Formats: sequence, structure tokens, C-alpha cells
Amino acid sequence: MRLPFTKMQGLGNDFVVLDGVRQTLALDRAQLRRLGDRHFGIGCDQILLVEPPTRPDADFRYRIFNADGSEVEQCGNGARCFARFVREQGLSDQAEIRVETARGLIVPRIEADGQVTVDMGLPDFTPAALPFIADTDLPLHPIEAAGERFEIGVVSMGNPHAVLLVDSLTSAPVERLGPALQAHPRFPRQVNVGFMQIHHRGRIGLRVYERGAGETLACGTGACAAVVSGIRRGLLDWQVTVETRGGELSVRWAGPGQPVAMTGPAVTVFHGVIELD
Ligand SMILES: N[C@@H](CCC[C@H](N)C(=O)O)C(=O)O
Repeated sequence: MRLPFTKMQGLGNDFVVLDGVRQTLALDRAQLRRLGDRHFGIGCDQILLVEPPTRPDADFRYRIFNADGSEVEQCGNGARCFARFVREQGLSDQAEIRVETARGLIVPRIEADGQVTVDMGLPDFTPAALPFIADTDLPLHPIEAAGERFEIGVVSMGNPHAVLLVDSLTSAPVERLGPALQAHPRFPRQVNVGFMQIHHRGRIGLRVYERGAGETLACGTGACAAVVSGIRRGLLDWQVTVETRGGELSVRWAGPGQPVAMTGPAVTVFHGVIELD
């Protein structure tokens, strides 16, 4: 099969985006892994599949697969790239698009300056939402991994996140604690692990070890999770700039009952065709 694709990136978190509106696509896990493979395929952190909606209040359905072929619920940087993709491909001329994901509707909007703002919906701090096996109702959960004991915040942004506060991102044990926490038995569906350094109440640095992809240059839902977890602990203001290894994002959250808003770039890198068995 010859499969046309678009390569996109949001803050260096990179995507293979496929048009499932003008063609019907049913890819198996091996084919998805091949697309994501940086040596034997195209290479990306996630594969995004744009499809017609299955519910009447949505304009499109958008499915997300990690590079290891697993399907996931949500992707923040991907949502911004999705919005740019449907605009550039002539699939929609609306500035605001209603998108069906595995965890409900999200609403990306292309701004006049080309940045994309996404209403990412409500954060959920209930451990069962991730799921996470908790032994306390407090905002911070003690946990042991890789022979160390520390505290994490847990939050679902549709997909599961654990957030750790660190003194320095340069020396943060991302490679050691990331995999240990990601596959920790207290996260039965695994978790994305964020390492957050607070610079001041309006600016943080963040590195994320992602489920199904390893450390990425940026994670949009990870940025939302880190900011809401910091606000909930009284450490951050309602509007925060998030520095990632791939650039900056703005995240806003007015508190419980309010959706999280995220603004950042979305860039088309190239178009191509891959031979896929
Ligand atoms: N890079 C993403 C998140 C992609 C999914 C994640 N790895 C998971 O398994 O939940 C983002 O920008 O949010």
C-alpha cells in the first residue's frame, strides 16, 4: 500500500498525520509501529488519524497512537497540529473546530498570529480517573520507585499524568525515574511522567517521559497536568508559561470546574508517501 502522510510538529513533539476523511484507513499495530519507527519507517512520537465524526456535535474525530502502536485518549500538541492539518488540507475553513477524541470533545481554535489555542476540557484529580491506586485523598501521593521514596501529584487530562517537583531539570532523574514510574504497578494503564521545576509563580520548566514514546521534546497534556497540579498546590498563578526542551507553551486554568486552555505553535514539516506492507 502507498500511504500519503503529513509530518508535523508542535514544540518538537512530532507527528505523522493521516487523512482518514478522504480515504478509509484500518492500520494494524505493526503498521502503526512502522510509521513511528525512526529507522525503518518515517519516525514520530505519535501518529494522528483524522476521521469523520461519529457524534452529531463534532466536526471531526481524531485518534491518537503512540509510536509503540498503542491507542491513547488525548494529545495536546497533537490537537494543535490536527487543527492546522484540517485547515491546510482544505477539510475545514472554520477557525474553531469541535473534535471528538477518545475522552470527549476538545475545541482547538487557530489564532490570527497562527498559534493554536485548545480548550482541553476539565482536569480530573480523582485517582480512579487515571487510574492510580492511591492510599490517601491528599493532593500529594507518597510512592516508591527505583529504590527511592518521593511524592507525586496525579491528574487525568483525558490521559494519565504523574507530576514530580524537582530543583533542577538539568539534573532531574528523567531516564531513571521516568520508566520506573511509567510502568509502576500503581498505574494499571501506565502513566506519563512530568518533571517540573518552578522558576516563579508564572513560569515553569518541564520534561516529560511519555507513555509509549519515551522522553519527548514537549508534551501538551503534560504541560496542562503540571500547571493544574501546581495551581492546586498553591504554587502557581492561574496563567503559566511552560518552558519545554522544544519551546514555550502558555497554559491557563481558573480553578475547579473550569476547563484548561493551552496556546502554542503547530508546524507542517513535509508531506510524503510511504510504502507500507
Ligand atoms: N505528546 C502528547 C501526549 C501523547 C499521549 C501520551 N504519550 C499518552 O500515552 O497518554 C501531548 O502533547 O499531550
